[in-house]
Amino acid sequence: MPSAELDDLTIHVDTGRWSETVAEGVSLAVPGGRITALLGESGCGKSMVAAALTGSLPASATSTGQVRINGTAVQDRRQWRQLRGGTVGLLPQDGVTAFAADASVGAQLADLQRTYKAWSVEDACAAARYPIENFELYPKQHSAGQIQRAALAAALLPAPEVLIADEPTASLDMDTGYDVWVTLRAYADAGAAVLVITHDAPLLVETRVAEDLVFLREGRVVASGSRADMRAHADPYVQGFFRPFGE
Ligand SMILES: Nc1ncnc2c1ncn2[C@@H]1O[C@H](COP(=O)(O)OP(=O)(O)OP(=O)(O)O)[C@@H](O)[C@H]1O
Repeated sequence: MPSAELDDLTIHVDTGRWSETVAEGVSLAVPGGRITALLGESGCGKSMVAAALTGSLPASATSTGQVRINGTAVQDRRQWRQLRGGTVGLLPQDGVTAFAADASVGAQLADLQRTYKAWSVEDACAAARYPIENFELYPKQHSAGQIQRAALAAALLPAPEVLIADEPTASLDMDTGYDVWVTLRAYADAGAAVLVITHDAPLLVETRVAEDLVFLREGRVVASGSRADMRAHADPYVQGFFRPFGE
């Protein structure tokens, strides 16, 4: 079974103008066949954790601790280059960053199909609910929700064993967002290790789509475990995610 793990990850960012520790001692596991949801208030470090899990931390960041993909520690850029795509895939928070600016989305999706020979463009677009009428458009000619779905199609095309999805439903209406969750669920059910960063707590609670939850606050994991354990957790920060829905 595929897996991704962080062990005692600390990330420090130093831009020259300011410096900050954005993740501290973060340990978490993303097992195959399950969806792990990473929750937390805005700015608490969720995207940085996603970047660490996909070898895409910004140049201003330094990190300590260990990232393991399928049980093997990843230590350098060369290893990340080999893992990206077919083994580890990232759906970035801003979908437009998944694409080059100067080619149509359709052409770039077709390239991914040719390179990886895994999913077909048609199947990936259907799963991501990306409207293929937009194929000829350049990335910036899409709406936020359209490019987010195109980026999901791009992330699925190589059929990564580990999929890290950063707010995949943030720009979507309820129905389309639900369909995307169904796709992610099916992808995990087929064996992939899936981590989803989300603010979509209502849907998560109602559909019970993710079995494992990790709560991040100010760069630290404050609680993690099964959905049932998290519902019973005493921490008010954790309970805040459930309370509005009568749970
Ligand atoms: N590319 C970057 N370079 C430097 N610092 C960054 C970068 N991206 C994020 N940060 C900083 O890292 C911290 C954590 O940001 P991050 O994007 O991980 O938060 P988040 O939990 O994903 O927030 P949101 O829910 O709003 O997307 C913030 O203080 C932010 O300013």
